[in-house]
Amino acid sequence: MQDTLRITEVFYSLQGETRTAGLPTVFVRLTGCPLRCQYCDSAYAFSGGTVRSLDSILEQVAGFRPRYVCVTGGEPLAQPNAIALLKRLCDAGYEVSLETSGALDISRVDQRVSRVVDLKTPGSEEMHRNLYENIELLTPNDQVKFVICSREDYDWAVSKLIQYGLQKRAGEVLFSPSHHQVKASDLADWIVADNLPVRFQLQLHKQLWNDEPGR
Ligand SMILES: C[S@@+](CC[C@H](N)C(=O)[O-])C[C@H]1O[C@@H](n2cnc3c(N)ncnc32)[C@H](O)[C@@H]1O
Ligand SMILES: Nc1nc2[nH]cc(C(=O)O)c2c(=O)[nH]1
Ligand code: SF4
Ligand SMILES: [Mg+2]
Repeated sequence: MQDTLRITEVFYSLQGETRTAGLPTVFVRLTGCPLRCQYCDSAYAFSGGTVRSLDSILEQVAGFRPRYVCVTGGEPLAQPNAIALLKRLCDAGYEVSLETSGALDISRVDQRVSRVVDLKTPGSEEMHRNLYENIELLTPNDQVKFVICSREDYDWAVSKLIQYGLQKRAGEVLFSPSHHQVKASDLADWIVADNLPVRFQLQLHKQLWNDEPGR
């Protein structure tokens, strides 16, 4: 397949997560994912979608005149041409982020991209897919995220934070409650009690628009 990607949606919204939360951002959601996290809020992107040329995706993104572009999914890196899309978005001058499960090699992603690597917790039921080699590749332009489903997940995330010295490798270490699976205020209290060097985040788009696709 030549210069195409299977795409679920392209939309303009406020970034709900990560270090650019609250900033207007174009989302490019790629179709398909080899994982099945039990909490996945984007399961509608597992199948379907439309095969599109990189040119047509770039053209649609440009129409929004954005500063920030987030490539998400599904699992973007499951499609080899995601690498080319990310490079072309950087070349076009956008500030580009990539949301990835951490199960696929991030080494070929353009260095200008902020790679948001989700380390899958035990509660995701996909922890065995984590590719720990990715951790050595992280730079201060990258971000690591833990989606926490329980106190057990929190304790596991703290152990990985310490084991890998994550706050020294990545620019941000993010702790996010799995939506409605752990009380957000409990997670906030645990972080404060332990004086953790991490950033708590809530999915802003779910506060604003519940969980509508395309927002
Ligand atoms: C839908 S995934 C797509 C990108 C990639 N497959 C990944 O897992 O990072 C984007 C982010 O949403 C998070 N996420 C999915 N469902 C969630 C939920 N119910 N509550 C909180 N975060 C969730 C994922 O853990 C991931 O960090
Ligand atoms: N507004 C908004 N921000 C987001 N950040 C990450 C999203 C995702 O589904 O990956 C997302 C999303 O779906 N909507
Ligand atoms: S890796 Fe991402 S898209 Fe795939 S199931 Fe998990 S949260 Fe959903
Ligand atoms: Mg979403």
